[in-house]
Amino acid sequence: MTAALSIQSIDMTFGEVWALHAVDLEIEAGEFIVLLGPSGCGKTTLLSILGGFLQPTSGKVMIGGRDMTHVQPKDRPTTTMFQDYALFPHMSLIDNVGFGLRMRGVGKKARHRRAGELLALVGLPDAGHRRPHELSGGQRQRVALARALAVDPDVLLLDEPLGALDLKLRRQMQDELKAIQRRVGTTFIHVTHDQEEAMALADRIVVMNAGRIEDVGAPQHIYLQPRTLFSAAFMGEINRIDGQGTGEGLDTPLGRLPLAANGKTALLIRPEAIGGSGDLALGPAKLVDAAFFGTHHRCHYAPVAAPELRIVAHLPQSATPIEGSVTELYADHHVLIVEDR
Ligand SMILES: Nc1ncnc2c1ncn2[C@@H]1O[C@H](COP(=O)(O)OP(=O)(O)OP(=O)(O)O)[C@@H](O)[C@H]1O
Repeated sequence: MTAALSIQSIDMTFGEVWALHAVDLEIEAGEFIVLLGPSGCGKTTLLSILGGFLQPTSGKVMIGGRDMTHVQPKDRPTTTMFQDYALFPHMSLIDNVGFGLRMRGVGKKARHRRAGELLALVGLPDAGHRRPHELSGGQRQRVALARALAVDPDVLLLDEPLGALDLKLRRQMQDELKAIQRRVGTTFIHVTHDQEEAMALADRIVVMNAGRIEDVGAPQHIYLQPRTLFSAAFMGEINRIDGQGTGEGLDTPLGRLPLAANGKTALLIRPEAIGGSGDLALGPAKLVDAAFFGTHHRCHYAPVAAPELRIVAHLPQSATPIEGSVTELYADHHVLIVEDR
């Protein structure tokens, strides 16, 4: 199967600034891809290159098997939905959604029919006659999505489209966005710096840092088997215990752990993987503090062997952590990352 989109060795420089370094990525038709990373990592630059708004310094963008690197945005099978999804204030929603079709010479009747279908798809079936100022932020956002989908792009590029919404609405819109993507089957490439949003939406997450791709995979894969320290830390809270691998074990502040490692190695353990049982014994530790978070207790432990260290653990709701008590800690899942490789 031809990849819907193939990004090949893209470099992008702005004067002295390297915004992208050797970016390679293959995307299948119908995938929901999320580009995730901190501010300035190059997400928007990459999206702009895919949409044709920027030309890469070097490298190629293939869409549907054709080299589109130097093709104008309007001649690409892509549509971009920006964060400030400016709707036309003087136009009805039907005309807003049908705008791209009008530009393509589609007649009024067909345009209205398609715009009506898309407004229904985004949950605004009877709102066609209304104006953008009569809508809430979330509703305007849905209209912008309907407008972007109206021209039936092969690939929809979304640049932080939920960034302006408050947290609760944002979570609700994430669910809707994912459901709509599943229904239309269009390839979505969505930019965010919010790891929870990435997990809520993505078939595959692309973790970016300083212009490079650090990791690519399903949310579960990146969370449980991160490829780099950056990827591990960006995808949520994690304990990091630095050690020196001897071939037979890993020497850490907790003592020698029976882990096969060589050289400078980081042992990474998610907070929920720590508890009173597991494959890897971490030794005794004193509970320094605990707070109840509804779904779990968030606890800090000071290992007896290294009391200056803190290990964060999420214990199940049913646990009764007692501050000051000493318990044997175990990990039932961990990742080893060899540094400076
Ligand atoms: N037109 C430009 N001229 C000069 N430097 C630029 C330009 N556009 C982007 N950059 C630089 O390229 C790097 C990547 O920027 P980009 O906007 O792609 O990051 P981002 O990950 O989208 O960040 P944010 O989440 O803040 O939007 C940054 O260092 C930025 O300052």
